[in-house]
Amino acid sequence: MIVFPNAKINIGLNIVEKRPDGYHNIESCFYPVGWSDALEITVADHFDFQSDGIAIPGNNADNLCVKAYNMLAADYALPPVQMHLLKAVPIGAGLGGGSSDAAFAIKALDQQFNLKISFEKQLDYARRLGSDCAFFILNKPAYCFEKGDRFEEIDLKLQGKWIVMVNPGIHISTIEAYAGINPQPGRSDLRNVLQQPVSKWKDQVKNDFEATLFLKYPLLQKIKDDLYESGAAYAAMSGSGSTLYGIFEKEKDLEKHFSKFKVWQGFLS
Ligand SMILES: C[C@](O)(CO)[C@H](O)COP(=O)(O)OP(=O)(O)OC[C@H]1O[C@@H](n2ccc(N)nc2=O)[C@H](O)[C@@H]1O
Ligand SMILES: Nc1ncnc2c1ncn2[C@@H]1O[C@H](COP(=O)(O)OP(=O)(O)OP(=O)(O)O)[C@@H](O)[C@H]1O
Repeated sequence: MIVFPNAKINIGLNIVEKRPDGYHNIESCFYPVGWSDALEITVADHFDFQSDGIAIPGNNADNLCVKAYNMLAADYALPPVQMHLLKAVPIGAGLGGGSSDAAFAIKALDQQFNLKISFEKQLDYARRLGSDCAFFILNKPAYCFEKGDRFEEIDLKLQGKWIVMVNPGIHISTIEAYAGINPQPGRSDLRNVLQQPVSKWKDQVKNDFEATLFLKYPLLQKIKDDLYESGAAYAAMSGSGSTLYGIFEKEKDLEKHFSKFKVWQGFLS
């Protein structure tokens, strides 16, 4: 079986408070986008994991695909498999790429081996692997809260709008990004703000990671400004960075404009 774990963007990201467990409660809209990896799972004589494309830091045993397999193999009679990951989504990029690989591995193993794991139970497994993972089990536009691992579907009509994502190749670890944050409770409900037209979001839909990370990496601010100058109706950083995105009302080819960087552009669905 081959699946295509796609990335997400965060539209708005309020970091509300630090939790007793050291994590942060957040509020954000997670939106699936087309930038994707490919993950192939085939039955084999012994378990094996290989990856191509972008090099993934760490050992294979730490890979979230391997962790997903081991987690399910502890509870279900799974045969040995070969997992082959083609890594195309930038890492440490705020796009949730590794989390998506994990969630898609859970969904693929469930389907391929007819495990009949309920949606709720798949969410529980995903939450064990990372805060962003649960969203990718649903993989539809969602308002996420608590650690980002609880959500409700949100009716955001962005279908047919054009997105340009620009990754400058700066690796920002999630831990590093949260470390520089002063949480701020009591902001307006993001769900209401997002009901306004995209062109009204600019001064109201904020990513709390931008302030500190733009000071540390001025290039990020420059790319965001450049997206607005290129005609974006809304531009922001996704998650803990370093990817910036712009949402455009009409198709706009910016591949050459941002040729120094990794770019993915296409229609939102
Ligand atoms: C920045 C976001 O991508 C926004 O969608 C997520 O909040 C990050 O989620 P993630 O990469 O799945 O993060 P995890 O693997 O669960 O956690 C990595 C580290 O990030 C910090 N972390 C993560 C999520 C959260 N709500 N609060 C945190 O403080 C913690 O230090 C944690 O040890
Ligand atoms: N399948 C995978 N793809 C990417 N990274 C993985 C994967 N499995 C494990 N990892 C580990 O996770 C780290 C990246 O996590 P990190 O949360 O910083 O970035 P991300 O997956 O791009 O998502 P985000 O920045 O949105 O949280 C890598 O450095 C790597 O060690």
